[in-house]
Amino acid sequence: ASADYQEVLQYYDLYETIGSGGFAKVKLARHLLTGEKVAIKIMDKLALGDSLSSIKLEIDAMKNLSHQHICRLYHVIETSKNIFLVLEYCSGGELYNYITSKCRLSEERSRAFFRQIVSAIAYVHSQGYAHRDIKPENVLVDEEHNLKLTDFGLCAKPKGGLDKPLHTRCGSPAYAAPEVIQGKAYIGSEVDVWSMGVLLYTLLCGVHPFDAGDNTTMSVYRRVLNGEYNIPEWLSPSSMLLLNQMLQVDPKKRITVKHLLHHPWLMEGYSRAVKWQTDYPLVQLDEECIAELSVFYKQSKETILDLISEWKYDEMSATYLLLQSKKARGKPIRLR
Ligand SMILES: CN(C)C[C@H]1CC[C@H](N2C(=O)N(C)Cc3cnc4ccc(-c5cc(Cl)c(O)c(Cl)c5)nc4c32)CC1
Repeated sequence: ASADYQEVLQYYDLYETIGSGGFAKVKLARHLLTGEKVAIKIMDKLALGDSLSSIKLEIDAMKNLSHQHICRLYHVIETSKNIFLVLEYCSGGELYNYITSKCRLSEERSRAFFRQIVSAIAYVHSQGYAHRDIKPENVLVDEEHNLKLTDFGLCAKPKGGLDKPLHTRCGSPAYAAPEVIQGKAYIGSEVDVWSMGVLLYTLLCGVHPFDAGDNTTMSVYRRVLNGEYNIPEWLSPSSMLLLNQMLQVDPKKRITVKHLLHHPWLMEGYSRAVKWQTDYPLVQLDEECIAELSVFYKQSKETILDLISEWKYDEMSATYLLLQSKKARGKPIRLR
């Protein structure tokens, strides 16, 4: 395996395994040039088998999605045996574990987190994608308590645009919308709203709305299809109302992401609607970072700008993105 790690070890120090998911393991690592921590998802191509094509879809989706609340892809290294995805490090791990460790979150904390989820999903939809697998296991917490959406393995970019019906039954049953469970044609953006409703319930109540106790799949399905979930008596009326608007069994009665952006519940204590546009456009590049790269690589700024703009997700892309991330966190953008 060491021969296979030769390329990644040129650019990163690899440390312990920090988690595993499916046919991948995730290692903590450090980018040598910037000193920044990263997470490297290592997938065994043999074990992936025919899922290799869906991994390629995930990678393409992540390459096109650059947003402050989406786990950033920095670098893709493919060898004969493995695919290495170099990703934004999120010290807090999965939101799921964060919620369970605190039992449940206050309405204020839930609101701060939920605004970030709505921001990420509104951005994903604006790029013509539907996530289709929104759940607390796929949301990470970084060291500044910001959320980062991950796992675009199931996201779809319907050919004719986001309002074209999809048919693939995917995602996790407990989070899947009624119309997906029933195998009906569904609209990606509408099923994402349902899953966000399930996530909001989990933030506020600490448990999943539909798999109370006897969580046999059939009993979960029945409750999902009837939109049956219990409301704890301590839940505020405004939280109840929002959950009711998101967990509407009929997708045409379900609230839209557009309306969530300025919904009264999301606005409580905030003066501005949820900002969904990206802080990290792939087109306008950061002058200071370009200048630093130009000095370091002894190339003209134009050459560096052209190289970055190709977005090959190679060492150059990674170094630019990690410098940009350092700058966003107020750290000096120096290369070693
Ligand atoms: C069970 N799960 C579905 C996977 C689990 C794997 C470890 C991970 N993690 C942890 O569990 N920490 C405790 C630390 C940690 C730190 N930074 C991370 C940065 C990115 C990712 C990541 C993982 C996977 Cl499988 C991805 O596809 C993507 Cl796009 C990103 N995981 C990270 C991660 C959380 C998720």
